[in-house]
Amino acid sequence: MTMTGVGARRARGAGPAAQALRLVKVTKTHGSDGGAVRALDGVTLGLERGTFTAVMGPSGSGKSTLLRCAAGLERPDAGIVMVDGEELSGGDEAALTRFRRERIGFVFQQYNLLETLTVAQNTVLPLRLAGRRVDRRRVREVLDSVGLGDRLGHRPDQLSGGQRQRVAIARALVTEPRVVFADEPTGALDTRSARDVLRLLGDAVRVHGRTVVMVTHDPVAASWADSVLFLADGRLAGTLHEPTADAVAERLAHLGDDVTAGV
Ligand SMILES: Nc1ncnc2c1ncn2[C@@H]1O[C@H](COP(=O)(O)OP(=O)(O)OP(=O)(O)O)[C@@H](O)[C@H]1O
Repeated sequence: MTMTGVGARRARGAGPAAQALRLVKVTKTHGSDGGAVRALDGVTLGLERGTFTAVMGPSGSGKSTLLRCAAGLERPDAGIVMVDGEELSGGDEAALTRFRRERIGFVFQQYNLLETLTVAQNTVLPLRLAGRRVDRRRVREVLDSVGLGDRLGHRPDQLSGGQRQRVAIARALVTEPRVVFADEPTGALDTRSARDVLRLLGDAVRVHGRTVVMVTHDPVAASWADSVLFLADGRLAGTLHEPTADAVAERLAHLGDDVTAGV
């Protein structure tokens, strides 16, 4: 893939400076010695700002590791990760944490809400942890935008899975991050709730100009993205622009056939 690979249609000719996310030769091995697994093997890619990208591939192909390294939740063994033009891989733990808080939002499959906190408290947690001012209007606004403006005082156990994930999205967006990473955000949801979540992620991109990167196993979910990146054995194995669910499923079925094609 060229450095302006995914999303290049939107910002044709834009260089690395316009990229929300850039990985250069990122390598990550889990475990050591005999039990070592190379989860990422020299991944290079660039995503333009304001794009929605799905990451797909067989189980164990390195999707979660890619997301976690790109989000600064794990450190690569080698290579460079840049978010919004700034290198993430350098610095100590405190610097990495600050970087994450300022620029990155993360949505997990299992929501990761704190059960003892209300919807509003969960939503503002990233602001509090960053020592940022909590503006009540902003909290209301972000919860309204995910359809939960009337649930501010509820606790997670009073919500459905889809509602919990919408709180998680509000929490990811409240800091106005440059990039939102979502790891199987619809994996635990019914079709309708999944559609709500995908629509919200799409709105974050198209209405608010965020950049979203989403790991999914579901070709229908992937079809909501502008582009799909395919991974196989820790390497990029192709991209698909303006994906349809059928085209994604077809490509997945033949992923092993053309590991170097289309990259
Ligand atoms: N913490 C870890 N310790 C050891 N091995 C790991 C760890 N995390 C991931 N791996 C291994 O690294 C490889 C890539 O894992 P990763 O979770 O990134 O793949 P994935 O494509 O997200 O898989 P899935 O679709 O099943 O979630 C796999 O072989 C996995 O077993």
